[in-house]
Amino acid sequence: MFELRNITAGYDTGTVLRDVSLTVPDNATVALLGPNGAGKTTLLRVASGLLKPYSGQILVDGVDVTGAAPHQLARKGVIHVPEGRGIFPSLTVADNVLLQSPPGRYRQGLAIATSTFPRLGERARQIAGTMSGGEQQMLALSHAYVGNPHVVLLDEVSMGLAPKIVEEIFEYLTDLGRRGVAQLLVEQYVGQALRMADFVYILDRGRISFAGEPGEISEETIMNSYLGSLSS
Ligand SMILES: Nc1ncnc2c1ncn2[C@@H]1O[C@H](COP(=O)(O)OP(=O)(O)OP(=O)(O)O)[C@@H](O)[C@H]1O
Repeated sequence: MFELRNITAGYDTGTVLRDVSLTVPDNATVALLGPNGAGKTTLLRVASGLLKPYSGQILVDGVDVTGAAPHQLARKGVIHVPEGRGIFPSLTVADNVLLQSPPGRYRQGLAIATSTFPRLGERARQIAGTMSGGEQQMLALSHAYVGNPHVVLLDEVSMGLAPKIVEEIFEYLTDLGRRGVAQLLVEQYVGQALRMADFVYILDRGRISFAGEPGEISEETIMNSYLGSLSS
């Protein structure tokens, strides 16, 4: 289980998150939704150790890991897929997988990457930066699952991709969820996120305004809450 407890955090410019608590149970997919600027990316940055919170705690299976560096959290299985594509564009697909695989597990890493996204197998020798945006995102996502993650933090992985590719990527994430990989998903496609998620949190101006199951809230209510938040 992955937990954020009473997190308050921000930047030199001011506090962004106020007393935010959120739990990602084992085997669960949790959607974190909210209007632009609510603090979703900031919350993922705190969760992955990139940004130290002013107060509050981060716990992995009940162990306090607050203050741990990103690579230390990654070693504990907290894997962050940041906005944009986290790949090495000048290297081949195969070399990208090699760099991201745990020591001695390259073959297994390549097998996982190519069995989940056969297109990556076909393109193993291609320079990653010359692939389409969707294929690059598949490569970025495959990295996240190569090393047996405890929880994967996904920041708008559908951003800027064609609807057909977004569908493919959601199918992949749904499948990983079914296989028991815990996921914390920040998404602009509210309907897709609700269909996939076991639990939903809505962040509004740095505070949790809703926490519950997808059946307890409709896409329409969420979209209206975004409009209300942005206009007030
Ligand atoms: N590095 C930074 N330095 C200063 N302020 C920042 C920084 N990153 C984000 N902010 C501010 O923190 C607030 C929350 O931003 P954040 O990116 O976390 O929101 P978000 O919910 O992910 O938004 P979006 O959906 O638009 O990506 C915004 O007011 C933003 O301007």
